[in-house]
Amino acid sequence: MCRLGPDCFNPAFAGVWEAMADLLALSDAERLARARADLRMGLPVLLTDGDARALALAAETATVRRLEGLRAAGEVILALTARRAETLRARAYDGDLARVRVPEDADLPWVLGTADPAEDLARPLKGPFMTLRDGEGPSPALARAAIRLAKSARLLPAALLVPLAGPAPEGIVAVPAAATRDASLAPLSEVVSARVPLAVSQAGRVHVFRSPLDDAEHVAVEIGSPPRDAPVLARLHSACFTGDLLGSLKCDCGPQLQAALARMAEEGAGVLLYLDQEGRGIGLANKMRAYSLQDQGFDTVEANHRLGFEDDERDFRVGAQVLQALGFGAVRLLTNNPRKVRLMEEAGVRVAERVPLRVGLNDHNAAYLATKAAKSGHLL
Ligand SMILES: Nc1nc2c(ncn2[C@@H]2O[C@H](COP(=O)(O)OP(=O)(O)OP(=O)(O)O)[C@@H](O)[C@H]2O)c(=O)[nH]1
Ligand SMILES: [Zn+2]
Repeated sequence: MCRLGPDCFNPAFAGVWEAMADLLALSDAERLARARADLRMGLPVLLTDGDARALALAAETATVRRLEGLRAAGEVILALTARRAETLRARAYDGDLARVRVPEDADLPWVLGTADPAEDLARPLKGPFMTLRDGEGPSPALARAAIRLAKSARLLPAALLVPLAGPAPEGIVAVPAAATRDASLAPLSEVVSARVPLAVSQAGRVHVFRSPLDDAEHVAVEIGSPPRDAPVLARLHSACFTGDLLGSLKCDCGPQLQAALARMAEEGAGVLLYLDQEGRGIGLANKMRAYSLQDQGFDTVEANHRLGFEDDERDFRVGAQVLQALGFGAVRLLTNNPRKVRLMEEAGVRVAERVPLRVGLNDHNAAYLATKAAKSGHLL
């Protein structure tokens, strides 16, 4: 009996094996999805870039055992964004990236303390940090790919890497570094829609969208039956658990959500996208880390930078895709954020009008809203 395999002696079976291997092989995008899930669980992944290869762990989920495992393969580095390196006063020789040597006697708390700014002020004497330059250690392309993966797993943007010369341990998923670059362009499709009468309007319908390549679920709430051939009153609302659900006073999200729906109900038609982009795309845990830094005196933008993130990590093309999937090509966009308008246009959705949405000012969020206006270009 032939055991199906590439060396199968029977040519007929060899053909079957090839067809099967081809149909069941993972695409790069699928490897990426797997790698993201693995890093989230604290498992290593293998990153490749031509002949260069490195094992990587997310700093946040690394364990003592896995760190030891990496060390057995060679000198370990901690890849950080230049934003984080700046706070640590570590030299970033690779532009947006710093590859920091992990000293031989450094333990897991050292790694976590370097990646996470929570204790920066309480323990200010970190370092000095030795960073790699040029051709030393795992390449910048591999390090950047690891950080991108950690970000997309909504972890701190920091990863441990070690170059790998020999074979990778069994079961470790391999991802080409290049595949991490355009990850968020995964196609979204509608899974289901159903009628949901809302307090503001009985004519509500909820559409759920998913991509096969991540666990995000984006929602469109359609009010009435807006014609597809005219600009629709639209709101792209990024999820804010604290503001939308808990009524947090630190931001203006909850009142904006309600005001947008009320305005659509008033006009009898509109579409509100509720996008799975908590904390401007950094995830709830990282947003709470940012809030904790804000209690130490940093503003919303500084807090993101200290964590190693950019001001805004959202990909607004997601919103454009959902609108297009619903048949809308033009919008009257409810927003105070000119960047949203620009990115919508760039993604192929015409913004016929920007409709301001100023609600929810209170004593707690006054400074936050002022920072958005001063640093993020929001219009007041
Ligand atoms: N990282 C971070 N995210 C925040 C903070 N406060 C609110 N958010 C998130 O910011 C998103 C809302 O974005 P905003 O910048 O307030 O508003 P916008 O959507 O850009 O602009 P508008 O359309 O005018 O509301 C939601 O995902 C919130 O969870 C914060 O302090 N830090
Ligand atoms: Zn909010």
